[in-house]
Amino acid sequence: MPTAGRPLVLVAAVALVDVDGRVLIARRPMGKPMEGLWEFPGGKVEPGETPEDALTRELEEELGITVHDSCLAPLTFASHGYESFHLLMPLFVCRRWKGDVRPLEGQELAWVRPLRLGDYPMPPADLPLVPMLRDLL
Ligand SMILES: Nc1nc2c([nH]c(=O)n2[C@@H]2O[C@H](COP(=O)(O)OP(=O)(O)OP(=O)(O)O)[C@@H](O)[C@H]2O)c(=O)[nH]1
Repeated sequence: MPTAGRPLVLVAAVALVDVDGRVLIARRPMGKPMEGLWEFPGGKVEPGETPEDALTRELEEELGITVHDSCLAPLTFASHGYESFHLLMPLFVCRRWKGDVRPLEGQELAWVRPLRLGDYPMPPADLPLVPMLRDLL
């Protein structure tokens, strides 16, 4: 699908990995596009922000944790054409943060072994990331 006419949207996302090697995913709330699908924490990069700034902000807002840039390592990315926009989503990995992960926006959370990520329905952009995470984590 050509990008013509559709904005390129930059979203920063992260694979938070706990001491047991499990990855955090969050369920999109009902009533939003792609409701009920599981995705990596993160969100849109706002003007003037770096992807790392955006992630730090989103992780505070959504999960109540503090992450430092030095603990965000680039892992891979997704590039996917949705109907109304083209998504470019760098995926970072993070194994160290401050605070306890809490679902501050009422979202359902799951800590999942990379081998089991395929059991959780995800947005189409995320599907190529699943085998990559299995190999890279
Ligand atoms: N955070 C996150 N977003 C993803 C993933 N995969 C994926 O397609 N997206 C899409 O990237 C966009 C994320 O931006 P967002 O979180 O700020 O947007 P939203 O639709 O939840 O809220 P908003 O538009 O009301 O702010 C959404 O369109 C979301 O569906 C993923 O793994 N993590």
